[in-house]
Order: sequence, then structure tokens, then C-alpha cells
Amino acid sequence: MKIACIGAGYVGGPTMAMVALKCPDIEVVVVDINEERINAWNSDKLPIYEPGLFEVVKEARGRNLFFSTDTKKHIGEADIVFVSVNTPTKSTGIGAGKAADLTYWEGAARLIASVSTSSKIVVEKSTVPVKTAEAIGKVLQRNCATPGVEFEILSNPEFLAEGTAIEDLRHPDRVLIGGADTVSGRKAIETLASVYAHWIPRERILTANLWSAELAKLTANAFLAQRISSINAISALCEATGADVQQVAHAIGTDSRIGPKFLNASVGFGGSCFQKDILNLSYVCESVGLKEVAEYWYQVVSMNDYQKQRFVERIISAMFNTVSKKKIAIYGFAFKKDTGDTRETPAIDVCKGLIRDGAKCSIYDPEVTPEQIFRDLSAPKFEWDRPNYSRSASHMLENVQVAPDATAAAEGAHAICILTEWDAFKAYDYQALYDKMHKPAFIFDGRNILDHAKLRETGFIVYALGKPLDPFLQKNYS
Ligand SMILES: NC(=O)C1=CN([C@@H]2O[C@H](COP(=O)(O)OP(=O)(O)OC[C@H]3O[C@@H](n4cnc5c(N)ncnc54)[C@H](O)[C@@H]3O)[C@@H](O)[C@H]2O)C=CC1
Ligand SMILES: O=C(O)[C@H]1O[C@H](OP(=O)(O)OP(=O)(O)OC[C@H]2O[C@@H](n3ccc(=O)[nH]c3=O)[C@H](O)[C@@H]2O)[C@H](O)[C@@H](O)[C@@H]1O
Repeated sequence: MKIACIGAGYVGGPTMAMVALKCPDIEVVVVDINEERINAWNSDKLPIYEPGLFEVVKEARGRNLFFSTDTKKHIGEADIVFVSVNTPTKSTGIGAGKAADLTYWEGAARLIASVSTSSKIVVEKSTVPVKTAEAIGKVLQRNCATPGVEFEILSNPEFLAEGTAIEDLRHPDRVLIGGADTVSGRKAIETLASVYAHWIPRERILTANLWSAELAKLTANAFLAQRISSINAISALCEATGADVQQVAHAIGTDSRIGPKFLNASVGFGGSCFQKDILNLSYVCESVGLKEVAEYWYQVVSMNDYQKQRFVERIISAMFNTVSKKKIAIYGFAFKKDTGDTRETPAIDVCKGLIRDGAKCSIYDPEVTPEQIFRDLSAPKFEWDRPNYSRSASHMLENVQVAPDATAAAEGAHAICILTEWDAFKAYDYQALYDKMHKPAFIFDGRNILDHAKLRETGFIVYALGKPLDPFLQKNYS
């Protein structure tokens, strides 16, 4: 059997590396139009950082795992073609700002049809709107020049989280495979299930109808993001009432029906998918006339925007209602720890909000490159996924510097903001940092990872998200 995967990104790379590792009898080729990315996958400096990924790639690469730009050859030879191309939010046209942009998906489907001389199983690995398989089926059938070639489309959404991708792929809670309830559909499902069964217990390989599988992915992300926006909404009420959001989260999370995970209040959720998939879900609801349902899910994104804005306003109001010409150290730019991915990171909106108020942001992140930070802060919303977007917001950059380390960022700063929960941030010598800062020196902990009592003893004015407000903040500027 030969497997090809279109898209060598955060999903295509790791998922196919794990398939190849666990199925030495199957040839796995990952293809991409981005030559730079493919070259990186073939080097010792992989294009994405994930704990454990390098070891997996090293073991299978060259044995039965390959990365290539020769898309036509490998797709033409494959029995199963995974499609894990990006499906960003549309930035123009009908549904702009909500609908999924399926340009890349349609391009991949046309490519598959154009090179297919034998029947294939086409697997939706990308997150797509419900009923996409129907549209893609038409593209495949009507663009295939070879008579008799049949395409069976399956939905096999990916549930890995970045930073834990390898663990999530090695021991997933479940694998979900959706297909048509026909003889050929059930056969295709069984073929794909047999691949995963090389390392995943059969009872964890779920099967469903095609639309259920497509919708389950959007629903999973919506439910996960909704938990975060719910606890973030409560964090605002905690600050207004003297409650402690971590105590509240613990108290509700011990109810087995709620569970303890995904209840960490934060400056907001980021990542390339939560906002994108909820906007897409909301749009799908709108397009079938379910306005109230669309509005219900849209509130998850709206609350996330509110949380980021509330954090910015808290900083400005705490610092005497102006941050103009003040240096603010930003610790963490990635959307979560243990990844270099900055897509939709809350740090973008927080830094833009501070800069709009005249602040100078000195940004330090252990994994994110200066180039990436400058790109993100000059990209228009939703354009981050397009390689040649216009840098309309580049004026932002005059007040941005990227610091080589945390000490340089804190030098002469009025405040430190914790935006990503990197473990390294917990171990710093905050007395030494305090000594280098303007007074009064503030710390705004958007992830609640620091020892706030100790910081107050050092002399910092501390704002901890969702915690009882520091007297300084309560008295003058709550
Ligand atoms: N990033 C994540 O943690 C997860 C993402 N997903 C979904 O997986 C999909 C992919 O996401 P990522 O891997 O993060 O995207 P990505 O942007 O990192 O990778 C997509 C890759 O597809 C390539 N590509 C696009 N069109 C192509 C074509 N016609 N031929 C060949 N290559 C093409 C691009 O060059 C890019 O390298 C999205 O639908 C996303 O929602 C699902 C679960 C987790
Ligand atoms: O479809 C996708 O792309 C993926 O999106 C998320 O994974 P990911 O975005 O990589 O990372 P998460 O761990 O979900 O974190 C998302 C954001 O929520 C934030 N978060 C997470 C958990 C929490 O309790 N509080 C919180 O603020 C994180 O800091 C991060 O900014 C889902 O967890 C995956 O299951 C899904 O496959």
C-alpha cells in the first residue's frame, strides 16, 4: 500500500510521520507546494517544533517515510491520499471573516483528479465545513480523465493539539473515520481503519457517517473553546467580586460531569483553529437559516475578543490611564507553550492594543523568531495564512523590539506581561528583574503561572487574571 499526504504542515508532517513509524510495511510520502518546507522536513531542522517529533521522523524518514515536492508522481501512485492543506477563514468575498476558504482544498482535489489513473481513497484530514465531501466528490469525478476511476471520500479529522502532537498521535482518545453508508464506503472505512489499527486499539477507532465526522470536528473545537471563554467570562466576575478563578475552576472541575481540563483562565485562546472553526461553524449555521444557533456559537469568539481587550484596558488603567512612551516587556508570543506557532496568538491583539496607546513593546519568546513576530504584528486580520499579504499595519513596528532574553526585555521597562505559559518564565529571578525596571513596577500575569505573593513582597504591583485585585489596582483604577 502507498499513502500520499498533500500538505506538510503542523498536521500533515507529524500525522504521517506517526503512520510511517507504526506501519513500516506502508510507503508514506508527504508532498507540498512549499519547497522550503519540504527541504526543512528533509533536514535536521524540521519546519515545526514539537517535543518528540524529530526522533519519530529520524526513525522512519528514508525507510518508508518521504517528503517531496513531486506532488503529481506520488499522488498518482497512491492508494490513499490524505489532504491536510490549510483551510483559513476567508478574508474577502461572500462569507468573509467567517466562512472557510477552500481554495487550497479545491486545488488539491483538482490535482488528485488530474493525476489519477486508478481508484483512490481520498481522506479529508483538514478541518472542513460540513458537506465539503459532497462538493469535493464532484470536483474529483468531473476532472478525472481516466474512465472507470472511482474516488471514495472519507472524513478523518485530526484532534492533535500543538505542543503535545506526538503524544496525541501515539495515544489518541479516539480516531474518527466517516464515510458513505455504501458497500464501497464501508470498505474504504475498513481499509483506513486497518492502517490505524497498527497501533490504536480497535475500540478507539470510531466510525460514523460522513457528515457526522465532518461536523464532529467543528463541534469538538467549539466545545473546547467554549469552556475557555466560559471560564474567562467568570474570571472577569471574579475580579469584580474578590473571588479566585482558579479556586472556582477547581471547585467546578471536581464535578465529574464538568471535569478539570480546559478550565485555565487566560488572556484568551489562540491557535490557528479555534477561532477559525467556530466562525466556520457559525457560518454553516447561518447558511442553513439557523441564526440563533449561529449567534450562540459566535459568542465564544466574541468573549475571546473581549478577554484580550479587557486585559489591555486593565494594563492601561493600572498604569495611570496611559502607557504612552512606556516600555512594556512581553514575555511569550507563541499561542501556547512548547510550540513556536503564533497563529492567532492573543499576543498579537494585546501588543497591538498597547502600541495603539503609545506603548513600546519589548517582546521575548524562547521559540518564536523576530521575523515571525514582525510579520504577525504587521499582517492584517485573517491574512496571516497568505504568504504575500499586504503589510498594511507595518507602522506598528516602530514601537516593537524583539529582545534576545527576558532580562533585556525588562531593562528599563515599566511592566512585564506574561502572555504565554512557558515553564522558563516561572524560574526567573524577579528580584533582579525588578531592580532593572522603572518604579512602580507592574506585572500582568495573563496565565497565572507566577508566585504573586512573592512578587508583591519584591515590590511589584501584581495583576493576576481572575484573582482578587491588588489594593493598588482596586483603589485607584479598577
Ligand atoms: N494545526 C493544528 O494543530 C491542527 C490543524 N488542523 C487542521 O488541519 C489543516 C491543516 O492545518 P495545518 O497543518 O496547521 O496547516 P499548515 O498551513 O501548517 O499546512 C498546510 C500545508 O498545505 C500546503 N498546501 C496547501 N495547498 C496545497 C496544494 N494544493 N498542494 C500541496 N500542498 C498544499 C501548504 O503549503 C502548507 O504547507 C487545517 O484544516 C486545520 O484546521 C486540525 C487539527 C490540528
Ligand atoms: O483543530 C485544531 O487545530 C486543534 O485545536 C486545539 O489544539 P491547539 O489549538 O493546538 O492547542 P490547545 O491546547 O487547544 O490550546 C488552544 C488555545 O487555548 C488556550 N487554552 C487552552 C486551555 C485552557 O484551559 N485555557 C486556555 O487559554 C491555549 O493557551 C491556546 O492559546 C484542540 O485542542 C485540538 O484538539 C485540535 O485538534
